[in-house]
Amino acid sequence: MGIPEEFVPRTPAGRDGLAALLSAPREAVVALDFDGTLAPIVADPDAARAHPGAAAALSRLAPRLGAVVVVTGRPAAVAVEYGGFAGVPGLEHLTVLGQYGAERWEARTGALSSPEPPPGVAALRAALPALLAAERAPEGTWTEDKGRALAVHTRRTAEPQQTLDRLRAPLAALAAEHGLVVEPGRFVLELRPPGVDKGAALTAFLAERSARTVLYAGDDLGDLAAYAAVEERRTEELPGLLVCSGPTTGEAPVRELADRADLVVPGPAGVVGLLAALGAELSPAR
Ligand SMILES: O=P(O)(O)OC[C@H]1O[C@H](O[C@H]2O[C@H](CO)[C@@H](O)[C@H](O)[C@H]2O)[C@H](O)[C@@H](O)[C@@H]1O
Repeated sequence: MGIPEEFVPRTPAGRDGLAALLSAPREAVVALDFDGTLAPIVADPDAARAHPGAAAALSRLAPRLGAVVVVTGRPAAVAVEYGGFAGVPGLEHLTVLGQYGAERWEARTGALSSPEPPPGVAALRAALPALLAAERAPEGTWTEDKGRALAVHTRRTAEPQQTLDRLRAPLAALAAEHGLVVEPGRFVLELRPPGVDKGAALTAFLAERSARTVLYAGDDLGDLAAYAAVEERRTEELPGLLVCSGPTTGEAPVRELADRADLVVPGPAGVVGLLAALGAELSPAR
């Protein structure tokens, strides 16, 4: 049967990663970002849901692999809810690493581990509205409270990029005052605790599972740390495939991610197509 041409990586390293995954799937980890990768980007973050084909594609693929893990900036419980990942046959061993790896949910037990946020987050929560007012943040600016982080979204303002650029420095200063850092993303500036990122989360997960190969798919700046982790593992002879979920909303792609990817697919529909193609290729019934 073979993998369709549209999912064949453009780089030799990516083709090695794909070949390793297909030849020894039980030793492979497939790691996926959530927003923009499994879930189409929408204007209201609370309305984001996994692509309708995601659960089916994952549930066919996951039992053939060493592990599937979702690595997201969302709180783990929110990704589980919006992804519809709980109780899905085939996804009994799914892991979700939330808040850039600070939180963890296991489908096998339903257990969620979520450490207490550092005190700076509560102080930030109290100070942020005044700062946004002082900076005359325009209508449509919206703050998402993630418990251990606060994300200021500009997608619903009249000028999302200009608003983001204008708020960047004052939000960075406020974050620093409270011992926090700014994580930039697609029309969002997230103020969160330092010390975790998707690269460290992915590296620890690969070690835990003794992975011999990895596929990582992402769409945003927060995924660059995971890309770096895969690139680092490649220097240690662990093959890896980097997938970029390209934007389908008319906004510019995250250039650095697209440039470093072995394979660029058109948004979550493309990611689901890739997962379905891998599932079909690895399925004994083919
Ligand atoms: O690591 P991810 O799973 O990609 O999460 C990153 C952030 O995604 C969410 O914001 C993004 O998606 C929204 C819904 O499509 C969109 O409206 C927003 O413009 C995007 O930035 C989420 O709201 C954040 O909490 C995540 O950190």
